[in-house]
Order: sequence, then structure tokens, then C-alpha cells
Amino acid sequence: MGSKNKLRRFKENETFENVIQPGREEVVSGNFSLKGKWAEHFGNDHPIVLELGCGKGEYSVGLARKYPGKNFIGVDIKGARFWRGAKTALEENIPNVAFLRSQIELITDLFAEGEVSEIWLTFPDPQIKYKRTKHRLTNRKFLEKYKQVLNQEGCVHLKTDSEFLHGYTLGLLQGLGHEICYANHDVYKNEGSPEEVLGIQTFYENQYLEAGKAITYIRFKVK
Ligand SMILES: C[S@@+](CC[C@H](N)C(=O)[O-])C[C@H]1O[C@@H](n2cnc3c(N)ncnc32)[C@H](O)[C@@H]1O
Repeated sequence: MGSKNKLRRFKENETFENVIQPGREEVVSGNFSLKGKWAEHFGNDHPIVLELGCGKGEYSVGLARKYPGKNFIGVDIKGARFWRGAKTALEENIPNVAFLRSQIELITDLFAEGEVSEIWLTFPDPQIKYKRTKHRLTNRKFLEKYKQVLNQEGCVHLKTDSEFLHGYTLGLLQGLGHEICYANHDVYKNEGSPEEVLGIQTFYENQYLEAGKAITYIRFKVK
């Protein structure tokens, strides 16, 4: 995408009521006004579901259409990407989805303890190199953070084309004694995947499907 187009999207994001872009200082200093008050933003106390690393926001928008009784928040640092999802939601008048521009690392400064019901991780970069382990969204540190913001029954969904990330995550969950609720290493081939796994495809997923790659899925609870 050209820089002109990006700038146009950044400008439009500032005018979108479903886009929230807090300053880093505001967040890390513990002064983010929506932490613990997301119900006020949506005007109801429906369950809150996050999509971390939402890219263009296909999952957040797709799930919001499907589940009007839940509120969805796509989180990504790249505003020019989630502009797409925000624009679609406004055009279609979908009130139960928002986009938050922030680092996922700051999740415990963005959401209060137990404020979140579900977390979707959709095609995160597997960060295979050893040096990149700290950026892997299912590493031990991230799991701890997810545990803090999730409520008692809260669960995490991981959908990925990466056999590496699928295996790494399963191994880590087993080793740490977390609860694996469901796992499938080829969701379109092996029966039993939930509708919300089969019915929504992201930008990256479509590229992997075209290349004939298997798509994997795990649903788990962090104990
Ligand atoms: C591989 S893309 C996947 C996008 C989308 N979920 C999809 O399936 O098309 C990963 C996305 O996660 C975002 N991301 C990765 N690490 C992040 C972090 N630590 N904080 C915020 N966003 C992050 C990137 O900006 C990128 O948009």
C-alpha cells in the first residue's frame, strides 16, 4: 500500500467512532480510560471477545455479524490494516465491533482482570527463530497475560497454518497443565470443527488455502 493511501486511512481512522487509538503513555501509566469500562463503550454488558493481531479484521467483523449478543474488539498495531474492518462495520451498521490500535503486550493495561470472555489468535506470525520467541503470541508470558484478562470460563482460540506454532502451543499447554478443549490439525479435512472456525477466512488464511496448506485450530483454557 502506498504511503498516501496509508495516510488517508490513518486520517479516516481518527474520525471512526469504532476505532480507539490510545497513546502509549496513557496506557502504560495505567490511565487508559476504557480499562474495566468496555461495557460503557458498547452501551451493554455483553461478553467481550478479542482478536489479537486482527490485521484487516475479518474475524472480528465476521464474528460480530454472527453473534450480535457479544462485543468484539480487534487489536493490532497497524491502523491502515484494520481500517478495512472498521470501515466495513460502519458501512454495514454493525454496532458490536471495535478496533483498538495498540501493542498486544499491553493487554493487561487495556483490559481489567476478568473483563474478557474469549481471545482469538488468527494466523499470528509463528516467530520460528529462537531470538523471536518473545514475540510468539502463545509463549508462556503471553499466556499469563491472557489468564489475567480472561474470566473464569474464558478460552483462547488459535487458528494457524503453521504446523510449528500448532505443535509448539500444544506441547506448551500440555507441559504447563492448561486445558486443551479441542484440537484439529486440518480443519477443512477432519470433521468436527466448530462453524465459527470453518465459516470465516482471513486475508492470510486465503493465501494459505490457495497454496494448499492445512489450517489447524486449538481451543484452550489457561488454568
Ligand atoms: C500475520 S498477520 C495476520 C493478520 C490477520 N489475523 C489475518 O489472519 O489475516 C499478524 C498481524 O498481527 C499484528 N501484530 C503482530 N504482533 C503484534 C503485537 N505485538 N501487537 C500488535 N499487533 C501485532 C501485525 O501488525 C499483523 O497485522
